[in-house]
Amino acid sequence: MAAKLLKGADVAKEIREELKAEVEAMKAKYGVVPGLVTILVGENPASQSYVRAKQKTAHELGFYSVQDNQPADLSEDKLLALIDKYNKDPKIDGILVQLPLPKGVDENKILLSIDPGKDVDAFHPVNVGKLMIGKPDYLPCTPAGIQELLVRSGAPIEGAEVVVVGRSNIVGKPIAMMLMQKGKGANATVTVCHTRTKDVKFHTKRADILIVAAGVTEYVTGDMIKPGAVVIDVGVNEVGKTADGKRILKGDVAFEAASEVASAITPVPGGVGPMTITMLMKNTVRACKVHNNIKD
Ligand SMILES: Nc1nc2c(c(=O)[nH]1)N[C@@H](CN(C=O)c1ccc(C(=O)N[C@@H](CCC(=O)O)C(=O)O)cc1)CN2
Ligand SMILES: [Mg+2]
Repeated sequence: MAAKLLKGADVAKEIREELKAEVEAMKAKYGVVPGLVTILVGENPASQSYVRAKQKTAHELGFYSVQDNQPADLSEDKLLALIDKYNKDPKIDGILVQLPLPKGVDENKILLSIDPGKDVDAFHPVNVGKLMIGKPDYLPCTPAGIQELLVRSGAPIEGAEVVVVGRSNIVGKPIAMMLMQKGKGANATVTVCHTRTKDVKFHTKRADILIVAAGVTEYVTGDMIKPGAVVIDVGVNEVGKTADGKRILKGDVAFEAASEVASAITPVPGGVGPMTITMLMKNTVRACKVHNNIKD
């Protein structure tokens, strides 16, 4: 069986077109556009490329967008002062601090300093708490992208056995929380596996929907997948470079073998990654509407 490809890149494009029309309508009717600042501390090449992609997308959608690059040795106090400036800036609806931050900066303290109403990553404890009780203002971008991809591709989530491999604050924990909630695109039975799980394969083999964010290249092999499962691969691992210097990427799932067993699978690249950036734009549009009291 050759699995159907869940092309996040295509779905993301569709959503961006919807958002672009929404932004144009807001501009025409209310004279406002969403404002997004992305703050990058240091020169991590992957982070540089992600914030570039975020800025490019924001620009294409007609946002007011600011890229704020800071040196790796920026003090915690200066970063807090910078965030405070954007918290108070009426042109800015969404503030994103690219992670990871350099060593020595307390990530939790930084995330806590972002105005929860401008926290378009949904990493502030207020937004994490709202998600937990099923009343989110913003959904974290990668989990929101996964859920949207599952919904738009028609994967049955209601009552499904979902197994998540990985328990990070960015992906594993929030996607588990989202899919176990009551409501559309949820109502699943969720199991979370992690580095101390005794028999990961026992769990993954039972999954109707398997979400892998293990951070280990090709961690999930074909024999760990239930025939007909929907497989979502969140991993982005650079395993080498082509002769012309392009990055060779692999996911956390052994793609070829998994495709023989699964009914549907996300590719890497072009699966979950592009959805992440698009969901950030969706959150920023929402933030702008809230800040301007726009109800439609
Ligand atoms: N503040 C945040 N920091 C980080 C987040 C986040 O959501 N907010 N997530 C990740 C990185 N990330 C976005 O920031 C991200 C990762 C991957 C992709 C993506 O499109 N991947 C492509 C491959 C691109 C490549 O590396 O060549 C794909 O999978 O097709 C987008 C965003 C950690 N930090
Ligand atoms: Mg504004």
